[in-house]
Amino acid sequence: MNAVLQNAVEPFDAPLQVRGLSHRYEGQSVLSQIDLTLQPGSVLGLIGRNGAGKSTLIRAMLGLLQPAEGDCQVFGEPSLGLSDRTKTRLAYVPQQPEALAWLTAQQMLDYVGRFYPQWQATFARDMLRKWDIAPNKLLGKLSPGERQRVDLIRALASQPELLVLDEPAAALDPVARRDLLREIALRAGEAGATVLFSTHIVSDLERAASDIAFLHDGKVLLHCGVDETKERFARLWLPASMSAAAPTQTLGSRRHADGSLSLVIERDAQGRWPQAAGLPGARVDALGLEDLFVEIAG
Ligand SMILES: Nc1ncnc2c1ncn2[C@@H]1O[C@H](COP(=O)(O)OP(=O)(O)OP(=O)(O)O)[C@@H](O)[C@H]1O
Repeated sequence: MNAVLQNAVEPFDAPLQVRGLSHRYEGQSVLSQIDLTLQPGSVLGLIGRNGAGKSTLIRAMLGLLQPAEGDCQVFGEPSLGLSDRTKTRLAYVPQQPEALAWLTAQQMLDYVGRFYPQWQATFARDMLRKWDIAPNKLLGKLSPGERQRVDLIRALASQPELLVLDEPAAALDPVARRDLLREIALRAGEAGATVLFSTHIVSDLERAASDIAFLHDGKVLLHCGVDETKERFARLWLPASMSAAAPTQTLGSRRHADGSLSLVIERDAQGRWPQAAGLPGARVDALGLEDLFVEIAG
């Protein structure tokens, strides 16, 4: 077979893939039957409220937690048994990095760098200076924001093919946040890296993500392109007298004090809104990402 054609039809191993993932803590369901695949080169923003299960999902996807049910893979390997080769292709920054607290920032970076064939020592040094972190200070004595910055530098300097960041902006000031989002976009755009980051800051999604996955009530309620959301979703308002005409399948609905209804509606496969949107007296409003989040999770 022609080599080019063979490449074109060969199935690729998704950087991250989960099927039927469910998890419980102390009998309480946190994630329920989640299916999610990251396309190579995409930047997926995982958004959800506090406690929605974002960290749990990320940890299960990377094999750092054994889920109650489901199958998780990184570059086609079961997450719970990743080979050393696959581990060097990915970098993960947890929400609160704590490891190696007895080393200085520079010692940690030098130590970790030895495990990565493509380690960028100069980038790491430059970023420490740019982000005002004393290379000789013990990690255990850094503020949470400084500690998180060092871990982000560690992750970026390894030039991973898959970069997973759990609320990377949580402890960062606006300048460091902007630097980080720029780095993420650069890594994905120029180096073709795949990125997953969790957040509840909608503007970060708009700046850096190509795709969005919305985690709510233990489920991924929607997963699509960031640019697509404005076209695909809208808010339908129905006066109280028409509330019986409301579509039954919606992503979120709110009844107001006057009995009127606001619902999140979605276009069908043919691009049409539900029938109720065309009724006289109904109103369809565009929804920005922030409004969509509030309407669904509020
Ligand atoms: N080890 C644990 N034992 C018991 N419950 C847990 C444990 N870890 C997390 N939980 C609970 O599971 C739920 C999801 O937690 P998780 O940290 O995954 O959410 P999150 O979306 O990352 O939250 P946040 O945005 O606040 O960081 C929360 O209700 C949390 O209290």
